[in-house]
Amino acid sequence: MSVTVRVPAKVNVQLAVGGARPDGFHDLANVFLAVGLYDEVTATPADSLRVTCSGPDAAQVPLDASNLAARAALALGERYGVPADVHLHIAKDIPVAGGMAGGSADAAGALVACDALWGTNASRAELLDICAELGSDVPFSLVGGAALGVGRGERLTELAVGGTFHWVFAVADGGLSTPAVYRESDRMWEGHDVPAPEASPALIEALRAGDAEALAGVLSNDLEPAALSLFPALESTLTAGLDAGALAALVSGSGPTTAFLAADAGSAEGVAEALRKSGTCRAARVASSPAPGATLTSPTS
Ligand SMILES: C[C@](O)(CO)[C@H](O)COP(=O)(O)OP(=O)(O)OC[C@H]1O[C@@H](n2ccc(N)nc2=O)[C@H](O)[C@@H]1O
Ligand SMILES: Nc1ncnc2c1ncn2[C@@H]1O[C@H](COP(=O)(O)OP(=O)(O)OP(=O)(O)O)[C@@H](O)[C@H]1O
Repeated sequence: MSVTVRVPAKVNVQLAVGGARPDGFHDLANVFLAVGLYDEVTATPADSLRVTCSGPDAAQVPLDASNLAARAALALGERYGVPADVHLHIAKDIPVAGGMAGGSADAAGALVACDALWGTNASRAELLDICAELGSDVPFSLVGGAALGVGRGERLTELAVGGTFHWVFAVADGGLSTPAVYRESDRMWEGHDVPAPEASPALIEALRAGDAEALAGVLSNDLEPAALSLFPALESTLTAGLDAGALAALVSGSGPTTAFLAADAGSAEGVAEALRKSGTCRAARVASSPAPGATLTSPTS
């Protein structure tokens, strides 16, 4: 028997970053929105823990114990006293090291898949607890939809989304390390007081109303200056998408993927085509929001 779980990517429609904490993390007001680009994780019983990966970016994904999906299986197994003898196959469609929480998606997917395969029947609260141990973005990959994450981003409050948002994601040539982007942001703030992070009421209202124009006016990412400082070529990608008619453009999370909000599906296709022709990115993908969190798609026997 195998179990397959589908998990979405995310874009941060607001990422407010506070000062560095003693534990090295930053307090956030992090408004996550799940987007319809998915990884699929399939769990099959095996003699020992093994990870494989397919997809265009598969070569960049570690297959050893550092893989977040493997870490998730081990964490669940440890908690329930089940040996993590499982083959995890990741069908990867989410850009790797792109600021779209691909590894986090695989962790949430592996957790839900192993829970079903092993019959451990963990409660939602227990799953969220394990997710938070695995990484700050992992709880949101489980939940999907839209949510405000506080603390280091792991403490979630779900948010209402009143319509479909159309996005284009420009995949950059190369990746950015999330800790390096936070470090660069700290460096850029050196000598200044960092304001406490606060969620924007106008942004939460734009999501609730499903109003793309209003959302376009309030999108913000405090990590964008740091991502641009480390990856200056992204400026020309942002400009190319705006010139092609996107309502707004921003760096997705820690980057280097850039995200463009479009007025409708047709406009998104046009922006994607223009980005592909611009030569400022490796690929341009169209996707809509919100998307569901980790979802079991095939318990096959
Ligand atoms: C940039 C975002 O993707 C926005 O959602 C997240 O904040 C990053 O989440 P993530 O990749 O799940 O991050 P984690 O695996 O928890 O942490 C990786 C590293 O990112 C930095 N980090 C992460 C989250 C946070 N609130 N403050 C941080 O400073 C720390 O250097 C940490 O060691
Ligand atoms: N299952 C996985 N898929 C992709 N990368 C993984 C995975 N497990 C571990 N990694 C490692 O994590 C690094 C970051 O990968 P990931 O794709 O999650 O980045 P990201 O999308 O920028 O993350 P985030 O948006 O959560 O900061 C990769 O370079 C890789 O070394």
